[in-house]
Amino acid sequence: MAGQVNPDLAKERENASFNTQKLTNLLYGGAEKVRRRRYIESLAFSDPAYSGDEDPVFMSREELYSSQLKRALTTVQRVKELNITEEDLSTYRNAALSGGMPGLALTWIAFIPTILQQGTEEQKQKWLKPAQDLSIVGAYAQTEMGHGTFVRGLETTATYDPSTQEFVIHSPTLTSTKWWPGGLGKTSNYATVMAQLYTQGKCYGPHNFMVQIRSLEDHTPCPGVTLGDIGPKMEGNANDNGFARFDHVRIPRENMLMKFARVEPDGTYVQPASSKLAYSNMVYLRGTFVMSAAQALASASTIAVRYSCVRRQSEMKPGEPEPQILDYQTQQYKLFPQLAAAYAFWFAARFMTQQHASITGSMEKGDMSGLAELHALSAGLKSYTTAVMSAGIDVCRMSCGGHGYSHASGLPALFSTGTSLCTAEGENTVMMLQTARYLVKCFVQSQSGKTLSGTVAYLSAVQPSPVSGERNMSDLGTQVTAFQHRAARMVRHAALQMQTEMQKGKSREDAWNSCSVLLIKAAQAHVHSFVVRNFAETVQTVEVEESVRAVLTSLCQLYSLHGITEHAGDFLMDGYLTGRDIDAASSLLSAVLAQLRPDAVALVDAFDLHDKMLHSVLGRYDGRVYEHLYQWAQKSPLNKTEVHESYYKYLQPFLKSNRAKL
Ligand SMILES: CCCCCCCC/C=C\CCCCCCCCCCCCC/C=C/C(=O)SCCNC(=O)CCNC(=O)[C@H](O)C(C)(C)COP(=O)(O)OP(=O)(O)OC[C@H]1O[C@@H](n2cnc3c(N)ncnc32)[C@H](O)[C@@H]1OP(=O)(O)O
Ligand SMILES: Cc1cc2nc3c(=O)[nH]c(=O)nc-3n(C[C@H](O)[C@H](O)[C@H](O)COP(=O)(O)OP(=O)(O)OC[C@H]3O[C@@H](n4cnc5c(N)ncnc54)[C@H](O)[C@@H]3O)c2cc1C
Repeated sequence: MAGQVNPDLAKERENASFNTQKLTNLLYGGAEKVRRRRYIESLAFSDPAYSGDEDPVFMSREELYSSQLKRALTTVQRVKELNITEEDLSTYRNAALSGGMPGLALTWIAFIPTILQQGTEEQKQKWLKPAQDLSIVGAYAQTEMGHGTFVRGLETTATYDPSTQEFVIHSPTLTSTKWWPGGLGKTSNYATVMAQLYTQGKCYGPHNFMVQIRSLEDHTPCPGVTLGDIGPKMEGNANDNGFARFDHVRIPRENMLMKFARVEPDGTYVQPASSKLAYSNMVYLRGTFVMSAAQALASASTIAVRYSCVRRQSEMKPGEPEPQILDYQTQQYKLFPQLAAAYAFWFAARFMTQQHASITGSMEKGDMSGLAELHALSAGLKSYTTAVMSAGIDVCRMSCGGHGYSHASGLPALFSTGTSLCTAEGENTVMMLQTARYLVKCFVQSQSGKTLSGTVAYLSAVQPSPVSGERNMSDLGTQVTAFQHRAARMVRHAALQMQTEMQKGKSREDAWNSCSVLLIKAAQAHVHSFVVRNFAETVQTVEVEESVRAVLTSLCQLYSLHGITEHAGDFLMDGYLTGRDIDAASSLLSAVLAQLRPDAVALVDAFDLHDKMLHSVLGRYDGRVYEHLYQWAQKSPLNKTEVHESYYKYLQPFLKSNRAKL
């Protein structure tokens, strides 16, 4: 039997209506890219330097920190030896480090991008190569104990001293202690520190400064710097998220990252084109979270769908064999929307990447007109996709019954890692309110006759009045228009409600707060509508075999119909959709669930996620769940001895004394 695939899973694969490989090629941008990705991953998976460690869930925090640090350093060495190119870097690193993100990774994820986004050409010359070669290791130190969301409220100061041409970095209070930055506690020797810039007696708001925090000789904290780890977290414990305090630490003037704003040697402040350019690295990182959300949901769907085809339980019809649990409609209703959302987010992430490149390209040439839209889109998409992903992973976990709750399933770790993305890089509610702010502005502009463009164009094009008549609820165009109508109505309603509150005498700020639940819902509806439209356009326009287009069309229908039925009230509110339309959408949804059932395994296989990335006994490609579940449990440290030492220490004396009383 060894090496054979579970027969139920094998049958699922034989019966798929489309060629899985063709869909994989579409997801990754072509057959050559898929081949290359697999090859690069195989270099890491076959490397003995990365194997042999215990399963991370059985390790202590210190073991985990050391083991992932060691792996991360091995990747640096291998990248050189194997001539891994820039294009293949993240594939290689993700494969080698899939067991947990080390603190060192923040150099790649946040420190280098900040130098790239915020540094002048000279500063890039000075800092980039050492960071890329890991001669220096860096953190992105922005958040403080007292303030994460409200960047303008940060308390760390950078005061310019023209007499020495230095900035003095200082933490004036306990709450100004930098708190949370990844890799800051133990790993990094440099950090980009966000601090309030003071020069010539005036505060100019938060700016980024390059600060050395540890000695390059012996790694002890630099004079005036206090550092440490903030302690274990829900997940991500290979990472030393840390704290830092600065006591009048002096750095040269040239260490302020000066691509946008500058301080001249005499202390004169030179304004940037927009004060928000200091936040450009956050916009970039938020954009990357959209693909992380897609990948995390793809991973969870892969695990749960494969397991649901291996797992047999109960009786559907008396006397018949136990069915695969995926044959229960309720199981399909739990899992297929997560699968569909993973595809929808994958395509949305692709759009986000293109938008980011295009708008930052224009900004490089001095055109700042796209900045607000880029911020609103990246904040909204980050918030929406990570929230759906986090909830969706938990649905997948519960859909796996008891075994889903075990670390063997990989789902608890995936959930606790994935859910951190709802908070990191801008808390989700706060981010969605940023999108709402942009939408209200756009609404006001459209009311005064301006034609809107880009992702908000529909706000001026869609009529808020109800439309009557029969609808074909399976038509993607009909679904997209319904989503746009819903969003436009909700944006209008929230904006008008705000105006009413202000007319009643409330200040703009109070009116905003008292409408913020409406505003959040409107912004969510806007992002949801964008994701549906982008999915539908991708499915309709992409060059691909018809069998692949057919299954993607069903998936897109499922995504829309699920959204419409789950949020039926929003669509019914002004009579845009009728009760009959919602009934039709529910019936169609049931039909699409049944239609997708035979393709479910092929659809998750198409994500092409290797077992070594999934870390899941339940989601194994070969479906040999039960024997591996048994083997996995043997590794539990509690099983190292037949009788555990605490028996001798506690249980034995306790039982003995109790027995004596008998
Ligand atoms: C190698 C790893 C291997 C992993 C294995 C992979 C396997 C794959 C399989 C599965 C995948 C699993 C998924 C897991 C992935 C794991 C990855 C984990 C990575 C974790 C890394 C974490 C790193 C985290 C870093 C951080 O968190 S850094 C800190 C971030 N902090 C924030 O984001 C703060 C948020 N706050 C703000 O941005 C602002 O303060 C604000 C809330 C936006 C308000 O700003 P403020 O200045 O107060 O402005 P306002 O007055 O409100 O507005 C004025 C005006 O400006 C506009 N504005 C605001 N911001 C921007 C902007 N950025 N750009 C443009 N405009 C902006 C605002 O809208 C206003 O506009 P108007 O006046 O016109 O209305
Ligand atoms: C895993 C992880 C990694 C991180 N890595 C880094 C890092 O590398 N570098 C770094 O600098 N930081 C990092 N952070 C910190 C992170 O960026 C912040 O935690 C995040 O921005 C949220 O800020 P906060 O903690 O201040 O939340 P808070 O703002 O205190 O949020 C608490 C509650 O208040 C609400 N709230 C706050 N403001 C408003 C508002 N204006 N309107 C309505 N509601 C509001 C929020 O919605 C939330 O419900 C990391 C955090 C995590 C969890």
